[in-house]
Amino acid sequence: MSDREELLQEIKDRAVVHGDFTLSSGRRASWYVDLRRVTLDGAAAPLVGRVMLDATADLDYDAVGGLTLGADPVATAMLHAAAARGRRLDAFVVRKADKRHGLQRRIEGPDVAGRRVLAVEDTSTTGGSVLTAVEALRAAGAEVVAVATILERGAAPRIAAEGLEYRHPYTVADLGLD
Ligand SMILES: O=P(O)(O)OC[C@H]1O[C@H](OP(=O)(O)OP(=O)(O)O)[C@H](O)[C@@H]1O
Ligand SMILES: O=C(O)c1cc(=O)[nH]c(=O)[nH]1
Repeated sequence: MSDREELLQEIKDRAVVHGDFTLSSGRRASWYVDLRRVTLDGAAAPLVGRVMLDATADLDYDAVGGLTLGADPVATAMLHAAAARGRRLDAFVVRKADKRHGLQRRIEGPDVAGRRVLAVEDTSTTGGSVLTAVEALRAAGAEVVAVATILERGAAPRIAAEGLEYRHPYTVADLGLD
């Protein structure tokens, strides 16, 4: 089985939940994909890193991250998968709000100013979260080369409207949920 097929099976087995849910945007939905159960799973996280690197292999970036919390394990999985392949890839975390003590940094990790970065998410429904990260990265002087999520749930039109390249190894159709 390929990494992509194996990760899809992990998502189906561990992350898909049926019920009545309120989403980040305030929308209601009858199913939810809790990708934290995959990105923080010791067996599945390395697959996340490899699949996301493969989905963005033709892009030129040297740092990866997004809006905390969903993006964080995606970014670190990619960092470790890249290291295993002999490639240096930094990660960063975009805070949801400014920090008012210490160094007061909105974006934690190695500096992103002047660098080509990839903005990631675990999943994207409206694109609001990942585009918040894109805005913060641009304000910090980074060049956002693309957006990448594990699962595209509906944000593609909004991301395209922003003129951003968008990579996602899976859509809801792969989960049989559309
Ligand atoms: O495309 P959107 O409409 O923004 O929705 C997707 C966002 O929702 C989830 O995070 P959530 O807002 O639940 O926050 P968390 O990562 O802090 O748990 C998910 O991890 C994405 O960040
Ligand atoms: O839109 C969201 O908030 C959302 C949807 C989903 O399936 N999974 C998730 O973590 N967030």
